[in-house]
Amino acid sequence: MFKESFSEDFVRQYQTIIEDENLAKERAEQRALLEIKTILQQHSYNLHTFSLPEISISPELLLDDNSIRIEEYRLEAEILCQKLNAAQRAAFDEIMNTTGSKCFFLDGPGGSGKTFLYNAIIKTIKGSGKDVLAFATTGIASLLLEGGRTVHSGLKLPLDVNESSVAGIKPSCCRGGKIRPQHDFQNFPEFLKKLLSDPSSIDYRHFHDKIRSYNAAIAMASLGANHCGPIQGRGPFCFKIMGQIYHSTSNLYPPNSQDQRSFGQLYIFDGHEAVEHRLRLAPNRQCKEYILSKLVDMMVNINPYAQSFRLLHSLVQGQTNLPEIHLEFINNRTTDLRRYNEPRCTEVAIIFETRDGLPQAERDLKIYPKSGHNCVNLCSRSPHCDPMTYPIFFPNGQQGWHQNMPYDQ
Ligand SMILES: Nc1ncnc2c1ncn2[C@@H]1O[C@H](COP(=O)(O)OP(=O)(O)OP(=O)(O)O)[C@@H](O)[C@H]1O
Repeated sequence: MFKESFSEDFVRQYQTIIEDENLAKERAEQRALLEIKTILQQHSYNLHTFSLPEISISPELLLDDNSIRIEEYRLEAEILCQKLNAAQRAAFDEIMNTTGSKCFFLDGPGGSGKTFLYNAIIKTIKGSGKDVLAFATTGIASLLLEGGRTVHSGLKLPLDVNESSVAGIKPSCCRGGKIRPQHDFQNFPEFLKKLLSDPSSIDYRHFHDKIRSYNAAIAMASLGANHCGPIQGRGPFCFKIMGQIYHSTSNLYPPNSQDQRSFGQLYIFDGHEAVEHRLRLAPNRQCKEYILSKLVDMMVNINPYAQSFRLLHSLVQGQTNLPEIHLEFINNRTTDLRRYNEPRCTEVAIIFETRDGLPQAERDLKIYPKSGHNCVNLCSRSPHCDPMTYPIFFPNGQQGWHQNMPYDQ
């Protein structure tokens, strides 16, 4: 009944990029259904709940707004480029075929077609899915450029510009750059530093390609979210999630001994066995055994989180009269470990007797040797979240971002 009203906007969008009117209308209706489905899913419903038809064409054919805009730019650029005269074409080719950073100065008498050429360049770049900033010195000139702004407004320059004036653009996240989690590569083990930053290293390329697998193989926590369908089309990769992002880790042993081990549970193994267990997991099969082996050794030797899991295991093993214990990760380390020292296992975690009911304050994560649940939730605001989830970037167990992080300036 409301089909036309719901799909009206999409029909207009699709008609700009699809010539066949019926096809544009059909795609627009399917796109409207996809939008409705996404909203319904956020409330745990689906199209079927409201007797709406299912989406009948592949989601890849249903471009999102950004992809439609890119396609529009591409088509507009094509038209402009066809009209370029010889001089404009020569300038266009010279500018567009340049790789790396280079400055061009475009000059010509009034009305000779400079703005026209600028717009052809801007739309060609935008039509390839990239972005471009167009600035002009006056408001009128900026209006003639696609997405143009004045230099003062775009770069946030002071009104009275002098030799020492600088742009006032500030990053909007991390309190405008005042909060900086430290990534002091100096203190990284030499082999990891090489893998991360030395392109002449033989495994540099492979390691960068598979870095997510290597990180997951040695991580003690992972990020979870409900992935909300693919966002198709061209342009930058988009990852759309529904609801909350959460991080989780595991207790020391899986509830059932035959369950697959993950996270800190893998740190109870030594040497070759530790690597073998990881390589058996499907996502790690493309990892090279000797790199993984070095990473696991590194974790066991310098990472306080891995050492904490091992310490708990060694206490639990072979002790018949041991009271019930658990591991608690300390939330508020007294010294700012980003600057002064690398944390030791005892500065990161404490082992408590479970029955004692010892103070819970300042501790946000408890690991039991074994419990009915394998999954333990980890607060996203916790300083343990980054080092446990991304150990490749926090090999020494440095604190990650947390809500009490001091400002740098
Ligand atoms: N290749 C072209 N094909 C069709 N029209 C063109 C072409 N190049 C320029 N024009 C038209 O010529 C007019 C003047 O061009 P344009 O505004 O780009 O010149 P300009 O060099 O930027 O001028 P000014 O220096 O005065 O700002 C505009 O109406 C523009 O649309």
